[in-house]
Amino acid sequence: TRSTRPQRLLRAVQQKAIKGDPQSVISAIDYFCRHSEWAMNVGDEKGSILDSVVCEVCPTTALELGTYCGYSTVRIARLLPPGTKLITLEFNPAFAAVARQVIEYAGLQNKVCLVEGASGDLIPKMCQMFGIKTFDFVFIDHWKDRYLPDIKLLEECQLLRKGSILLADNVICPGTPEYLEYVRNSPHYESKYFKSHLEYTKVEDGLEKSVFLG
Ligand SMILES: CCc1ncnc2c1ncn2[C@@H]1O[C@H](/C=C/CNC(=O)c2cc(-c3ccc(F)cc3)cc(O)c2O)[C@@H](O)[C@H]1O
Ligand SMILES: [Mg+2]
Repeated sequence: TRSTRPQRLLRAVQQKAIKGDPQSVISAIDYFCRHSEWAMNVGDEKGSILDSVVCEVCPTTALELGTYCGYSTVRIARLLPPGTKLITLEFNPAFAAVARQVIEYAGLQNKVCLVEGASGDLIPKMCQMFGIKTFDFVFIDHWKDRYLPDIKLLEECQLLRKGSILLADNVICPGTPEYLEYVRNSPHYESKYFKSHLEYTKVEDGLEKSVFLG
């Protein structure tokens, strides 16, 4: 049977990147998506905004919603100091299988914990599964209609603390109107929009950075 796009993306990593070198894995995926097949990775332009926010926050606990092929997982994990953990949630087993191999190829498997399942089921288990009290940083990039219910769930589970940073992809394209309206109007968040472009295109998109105020 025909290979899937994530499998072809993984093959491009295995053929073009250097094992144990996260930057070469990132470059191999960006090259593949620009010159062979577009894929919904955060990409290099929004990815450098992601990098700067991660470096500014220096999270000791980080969560990613929606692993897909592991591109942003590698971008985040490569910047984390030893001893910190990035937990990434992915409910599609085929995508999770590809992501595990991409993360391992980058040599970052010790900094990443990929959990298979739906975010709505897993978020309430973060404390019992990992002893996590609160997240310093959350990258949101899964189904766009799940952004709002999932941050409300993070609030309910008391997994956010004063100063926790949420960074959401695609707030313009495909768009997350309910989420944006909430974080921009809620007294519990201070929000800022980082204008950019949809990965590998000239279409406008951007990231929304929101600080939880408690
Ligand atoms: C149930 C909760 C839940 N729990 C756990 N994992 C979950 C989950 N819900 C989803 N997943 C996984 O996350 C990933 C989905 C990501 C969804 N992302 C976009 O749709 C998107 C689209 C465009 C775009 C497409 C076409 C265009 F024309 C323009 C833009 C650009 C982008 O950057 C985009 O992120 C997959 O791995 C899902 O298996
Ligand atoms: Mg995205």
